[in-house]
Amino acid sequence: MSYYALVPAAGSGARMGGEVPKQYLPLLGRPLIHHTLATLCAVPAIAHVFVVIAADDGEWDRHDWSALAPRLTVLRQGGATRAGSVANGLRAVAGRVAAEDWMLVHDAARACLAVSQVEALIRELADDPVGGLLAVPVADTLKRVGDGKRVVATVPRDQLWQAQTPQMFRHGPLLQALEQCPDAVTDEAGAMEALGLAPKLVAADATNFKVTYPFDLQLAEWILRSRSVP
Ligand SMILES: Nc1ccn([C@@H]2O[C@H](COP(=O)(O)OP(=O)(O)OP(=O)(O)O)[C@@H](O)[C@H]2O)c(=O)n1
Ligand SMILES: C[C@](O)(CO)[C@H](O)COP(=O)(O)O
Repeated sequence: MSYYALVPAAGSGARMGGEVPKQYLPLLGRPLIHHTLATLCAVPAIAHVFVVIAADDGEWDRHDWSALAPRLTVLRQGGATRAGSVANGLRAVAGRVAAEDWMLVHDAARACLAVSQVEALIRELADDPVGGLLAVPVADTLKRVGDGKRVVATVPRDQLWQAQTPQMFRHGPLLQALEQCPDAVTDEAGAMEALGLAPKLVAADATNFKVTYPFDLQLAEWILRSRSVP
């Protein structure tokens, strides 16, 4: 049984704005996604990293990936949704990955992931019957909004966590779950839950956040500099 990483990177970054998809925006002198992929390639337990880009991605070939090459394969199999990109990627690697092998699905946009966080996920879930994901407990009071941006309720947060990635599930069950789920599912755990399974949460921290809006790039740079990333 082996561990593989699958990185959905076929999004357009609409909430970031601009012409260049956010995964290719410069971060400490490299495309943002280079940090993500380098971290996953640095995890000894991960046998290989697959990255799923859009079929018409015009940015990938403009960058140098040679430092990661032995452990990285690019798949031009992006889909219309994140779930579609992940399912396409899982199908594309089915001949190379066994059904019982673990797939760590990680957002390209979570560029501040630390090797130690990946290793904590693997350590916690290696013998788990279902799999699970990195997550953090909700720290803010949550409001449900109604018309006119008026609060209609305060949502009890004592059992609410924010899902992150990697999300770690076995290849066979995960592909089956995604194929049975509508594209609207927003993470791999949601597809597994739809089958009645209960993924396990592994506590991470806010540094593993998803770069989504313009200010997030500055936050990501600060976090990486604080780890003295070259
Ligand atoms: N059709 C899609 C949509 C998203 N993603 C990937 O899924 C991750 C998380 O999605 P998100 O942060 O929403 O990225 P975008 O869809 O690019 O952002 P936006 O929603 O602002 O357009 C990203 O690494 C993105 O590249 C993907 O592979 N295929
Ligand atoms: C997978 C994810 O990062 C978990 O929080 C999140 O669901 C991705 O959502 P997005 O809208 O595709 O960024």
